Amino acid sequence: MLTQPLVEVRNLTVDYVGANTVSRAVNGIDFDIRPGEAFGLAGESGCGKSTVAFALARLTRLPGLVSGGAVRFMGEDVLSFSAERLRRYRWSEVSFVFQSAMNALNPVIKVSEQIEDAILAHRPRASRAETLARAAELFELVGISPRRLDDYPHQFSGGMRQRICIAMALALEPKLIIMDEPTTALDVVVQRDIIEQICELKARFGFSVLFITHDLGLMIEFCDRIGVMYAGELVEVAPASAILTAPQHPYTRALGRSFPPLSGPRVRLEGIAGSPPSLSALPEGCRFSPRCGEAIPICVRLAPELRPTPATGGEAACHLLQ
Ligand SMILES: Nc1ncnc2c1ncn2[C@@H]1O[C@H](COP(=O)(O)OP(=O)(O)OP(=O)(O)O)[C@@H](O)[C@H]1O
Repeated sequence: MLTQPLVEVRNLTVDYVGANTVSRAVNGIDFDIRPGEAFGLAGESGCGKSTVAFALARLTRLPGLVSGGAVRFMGEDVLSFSAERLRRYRWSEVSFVFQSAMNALNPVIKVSEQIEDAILAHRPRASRAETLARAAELFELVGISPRRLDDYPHQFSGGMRQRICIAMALALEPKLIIMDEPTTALDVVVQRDIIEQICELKARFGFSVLFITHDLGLMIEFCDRIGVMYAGELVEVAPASAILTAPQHPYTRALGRSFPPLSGPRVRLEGIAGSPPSLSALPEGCRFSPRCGEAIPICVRLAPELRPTPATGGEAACHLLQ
């Protein structure tokens, strides 16, 4: 039996509105996140990954505007949530870990108080003893001694601060944690430790993750499925293992060739020739066609739609496959 997806994104469209211009940063994308799944969004800088993450959490702010489509969370229409429903949705059901832990933590308040405040904002009847016990438990979960609860953010290393942000994200036992470049600012060893810890916590508590990172290798290791975005659209969705071993879309192949392999001999990396189009000058047809070495005449005339790809059990939008 198929379980209901935790998140359903349907035909989601997000614009950035300027004085005389509208840039469509996300152009009608569809994907699901299943319960307990880590779903990654990959693609070059500016392709719209963070814009999607913000829309999913209803955090889009002007000049950004969700101009179409739907986001459903456990079947409920997130885009029409009331202020009160939204308050419960954020943190209790969906929480976030962003790149800059230093900006997320208040430098002049002890971390224990910050965690307790996050709990109290949603569980106002919790006693001091309860919130303190929960803060200590959360510290232990992310591998920091509760003896350090009374320290200030600057007394922790970058990796520990990021662990504290993960502890805060876990505080209310959300069903989805959105992680946007959660370990980018950290060195490789610390980054790997933190990702392993998130994997353990995910296995233990069963939450889903929307994971965004530029590190395709890390994403493939951590995620179950990956959506590859190009210029505001999803060009392929596939099991993570297929992204390198059986990429269906020419852009997925190009992206894979531009990253170091996870194992085996060293290979020469190839960048992707050219650069993504500006949102104000999008090409006709497939948006990747000007950079695609495999383009055929129809590619410059007609935009391909996402279609199932039997080879991976996923979907890809490419005329060569249709
Ligand atoms: N506040 C804004 N005003 C105008 N345009 C914006 C704004 N924020 C993002 N954009 C544009 O929207 C597009 C998508 O940006 P977004 O940050 O979502 O991409 P991304 O894939 O997350 O990039 P990165 O990997 O660099 O974080 C880009 O073209 C960007 O220039």
